[in-house]
Amino acid sequence: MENREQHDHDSGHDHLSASQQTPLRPDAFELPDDEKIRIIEGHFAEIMHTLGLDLNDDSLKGTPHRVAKMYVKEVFSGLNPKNRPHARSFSNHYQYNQMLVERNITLFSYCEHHFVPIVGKAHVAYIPEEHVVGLSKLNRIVQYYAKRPQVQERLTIQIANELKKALRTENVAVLIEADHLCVMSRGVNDVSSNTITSEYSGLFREAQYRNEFLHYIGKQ
Ligand SMILES: Nc1nc2c(ncn2[C@@H]2O[C@H](COP(=O)(O)OP(=O)(O)OP(=O)(O)O)[C@@H](O)[C@H]2O)c(=O)[nH]1
Ligand SMILES: [Zn+2]
Repeated sequence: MENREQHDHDSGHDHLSASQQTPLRPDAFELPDDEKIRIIEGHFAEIMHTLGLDLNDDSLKGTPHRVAKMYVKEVFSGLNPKNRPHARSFSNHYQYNQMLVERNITLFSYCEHHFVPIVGKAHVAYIPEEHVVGLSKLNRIVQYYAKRPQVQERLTIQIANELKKALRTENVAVLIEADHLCVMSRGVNDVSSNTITSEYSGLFREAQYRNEFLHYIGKQ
């Protein structure tokens, strides 16, 4: 199966450089989900066994399969282009040409360095030109790119890029605020800091529009 991320490069509004794409093996999409689950289940059983856990225990014996299924079908389902949301755009026939903000979008991702959760909110906005999309598609785009091992910077850029393509405009803003469990629950064990990343393009490079967006999301 072809690499959809590479294929997407053909589209007019795609500015992702190779290093802004999730690093995937060229043959990433060859294995069917069931086979991925079977392999991961085996490896995860090895991890648990190595940690000294008894896999015959009633409560633990299903864990390797549960984890494998959760990885492939849920928390990392955004690695599989077949799960990419179909954000069909339609004509902006109301000629709405002001800012639309979808704020406080629930965001669950996974830190690619430690494989522990990143939990936060995404706020996205656009100023339409000829096209609009259904509101829920904005949430779906955020969730699709979040369901990958990620760093917050790349996640922000990937969401912005997809919004530009779906909406066929450069007038897009994305701001993510998130807690990283790898910072909170281990390592530096800091439970009070959080991380903000943003991406502004088109009209949002101008202070007036950026400030309006920041005002709506309560950051100004
Ligand atoms: N830039 C960026 N860094 C992240 C993100 N999530 C986690 N990290 C950092 O990735 C780094 C990995 O650094 P390493 O020094 O290899 O890992 P480590 O020894 O576990 O580091 P500590 O977390 O400091 O204990 C850490 O500093 C994490 O805080 C993210 O979304 N963006
Ligand atoms: Zn981490």
